[in-house]
Amino acid sequence: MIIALDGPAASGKGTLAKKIAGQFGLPHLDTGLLYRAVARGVLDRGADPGDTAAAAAVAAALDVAALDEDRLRGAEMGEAASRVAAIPAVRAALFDLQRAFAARPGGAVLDGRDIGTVICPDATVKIFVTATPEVRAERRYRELQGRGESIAFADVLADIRRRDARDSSRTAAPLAAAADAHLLDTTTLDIDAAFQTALGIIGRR
Ligand SMILES: Nc1ncnc2c1ncn2[C@@H]1O[C@H](COP(=O)(O)OP(=O)(O)OP(=O)(O)O)[C@@H](O)[C@H]1O
Ligand SMILES: Nc1ccn([C@@H]2O[C@H](COP(=O)(O)O)[C@@H](O)[C@H]2O)c(=O)n1
Repeated sequence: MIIALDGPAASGKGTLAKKIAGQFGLPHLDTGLLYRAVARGVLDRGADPGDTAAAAAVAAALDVAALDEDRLRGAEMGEAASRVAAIPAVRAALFDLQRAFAARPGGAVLDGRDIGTVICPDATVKIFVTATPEVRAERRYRELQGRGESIAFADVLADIRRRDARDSSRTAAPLAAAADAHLLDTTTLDIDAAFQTALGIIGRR
């Protein structure tokens, strides 16, 4: 069983993906971490995230086993990741490893922006997770505060809006719901209610 979760920034798809993977005993890949790791590698080289050659080289050499989630989770890396993710050569370099992960025996859970549309168009279940930008920003703001990052709420909201706009408007694998995805709006749902709704969708497949 392959379960694909997509959606805009901080919609809760990663939280749901982890819980769904735990429920069904499936491996989980947070594909956003791949783009964050490429962005980190580009910045570590002293290059700009818009530098196509540098980003493609980092993506081609990415060691997935060495991803350090704590180092990749901050707001600055989300923005840089969104910029490298718009580069077709970066997406091409990360394609096979995502496909291979999804093809594991027994299946997998993947979350990102293009899982249902590009990486796993034949996924067993596709869920497109949304929430209003304000609610997503509030959740992300609280999360960043919890991590000790000092950032204003207005900046978190602006980052989310900017990233969503860039991710949705790029030509390479833009953020979009697959035609056969189930929409899950978590605006008024807490984590458990969203999880139960997702389990209902999966159960009806
Ligand atoms: N339904 C919910 N109610 C309240 N808080 C939530 C809900 N879902 C997720 N959260 C919280 O919102 C924050 C963002 O969630 P999460 O990281 O799962 O989003 P995401 O869509 O994977 O984000 P990104 O695309 O930026 O990686 C987290 O702090 C998480 O605990
Ligand atoms: N399948 C994906 C996943 C992510 N991206 C890009 O990476 C940025 C960071 O992702 P998070 O999920 O960790 O927030 C995101 O803004 C996208 O630009 C992607 O393009 N495709």
